[in-house]
Amino acid sequence: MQKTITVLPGDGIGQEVVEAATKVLDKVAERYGHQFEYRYGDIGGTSIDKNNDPLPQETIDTCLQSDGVLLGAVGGPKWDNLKSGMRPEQGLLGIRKALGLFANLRPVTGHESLTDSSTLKKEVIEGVDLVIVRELTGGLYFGEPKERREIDGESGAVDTLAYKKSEIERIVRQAFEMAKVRRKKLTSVDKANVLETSRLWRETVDEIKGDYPEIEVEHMLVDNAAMQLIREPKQFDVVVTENTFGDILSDAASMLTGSLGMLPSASIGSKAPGLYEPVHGSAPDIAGKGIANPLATISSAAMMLKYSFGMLEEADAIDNAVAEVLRNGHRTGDLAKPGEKALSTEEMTEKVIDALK
Ligand SMILES: NC(=O)C1=CN([C@@H]2O[C@H](COP(=O)(O)OP(=O)(O)OC[C@H]3O[C@@H](n4cnc5c(N)ncnc54)[C@H](O)[C@@H]3O)[C@@H](O)[C@H]2O)C=CC1
Ligand SMILES: CC(C)CC(=O)C(=O)O
Ligand SMILES: [Mg+2]
Repeated sequence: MQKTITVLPGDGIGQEVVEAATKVLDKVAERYGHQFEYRYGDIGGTSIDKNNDPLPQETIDTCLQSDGVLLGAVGGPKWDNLKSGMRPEQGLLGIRKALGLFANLRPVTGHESLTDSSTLKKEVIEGVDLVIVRELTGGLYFGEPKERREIDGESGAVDTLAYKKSEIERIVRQAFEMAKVRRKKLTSVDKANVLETSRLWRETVDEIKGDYPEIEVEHMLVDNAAMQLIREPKQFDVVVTENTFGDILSDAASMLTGSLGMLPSASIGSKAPGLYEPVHGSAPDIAGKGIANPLATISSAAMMLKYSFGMLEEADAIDNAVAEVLRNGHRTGDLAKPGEKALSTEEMTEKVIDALK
């Protein structure tokens, strides 16, 4: 098969982990007789530097003309206080909106061999297998107004949390569909005790659940959900939640796998190509050192093969290669225990490529 992939490395370790993932994709192409053509685009801080724009129209057009988008990460202190007010993160939010990517699937899969890399107890995290279905184009990050203004005579700031019912319906249906092909349990996470958007969310879940009688549905308040994810993560199968809660809960859940550098994601919509990116950010503290864990991005590339290209065997091959490398004890610094050898990004990538042979 011939596929065109838009690659948006972005900032910081985004550049490093995306390079790793394309090397793995090259190996998959060679082994299975596919052709992957990469088109590189600018996004985030590096794009502000180059184009004075965190998301040039050209990047959006390139994405729209491709079969899948692979993204690294955006952001970094260099761009935190620009006089222009531009932010790298506007590029990320902008591309999600422009491609209509309302559903962000964040699988959290525990690797048996990593249970001792985690700070959590082995018996708690062993066998963890859940997916967070995060609403991605609504809620607080997009609500208007979003501004500085005077409140009660002093300086203040306003963000707006708003959801249309149709936005809730489509993400909730997506989550039910996912639960149908998994262990048939859906946990809807909200803050319905205080937020009106959450009360609408809960009502909508309750309306839709009639269409899915085989799915066990529970509602959970987000503060409790944060605690339950750490206390007893195996109670969860599919977790559906709004944008901000999903963002925060998934970083917390990453520790069930040993590191934030392990969590991949797929962002999908109804029309445009899917976008695949690690859950982590640009990690300025380790950027440029060649030590970032590339596995989240490599696993995101596997999700692209599965969801956008229908290449199930190829996706499994990557997942199995990652599992094998970890079973064989290979670790980047974020996963290595004190005294254990830590591989560089490049070395880890080579191990995955070798395991694909
Ligand atoms: N999707 C995206 O593009 C995201 C961008 N960001 C941006 O990234 C910048 C940094 O944000 P932080 O809060 O530091 O979050 P971060 O996710 O970049 O890093 C948090 C911690 O995890 C570590 N880490 C992250 N990925 C890793 C990997 N692959 N291997 C090893 N260690 C890894 C980092 O070194 C750091 O200690 C900010 O500008 C933020 O806005 C943050 C989250 C997501
Ligand atoms: C700009 C942020 C919303 C990025 C982020 O933290 C995420 O999507 O997980
Ligand atoms: Mg996040």
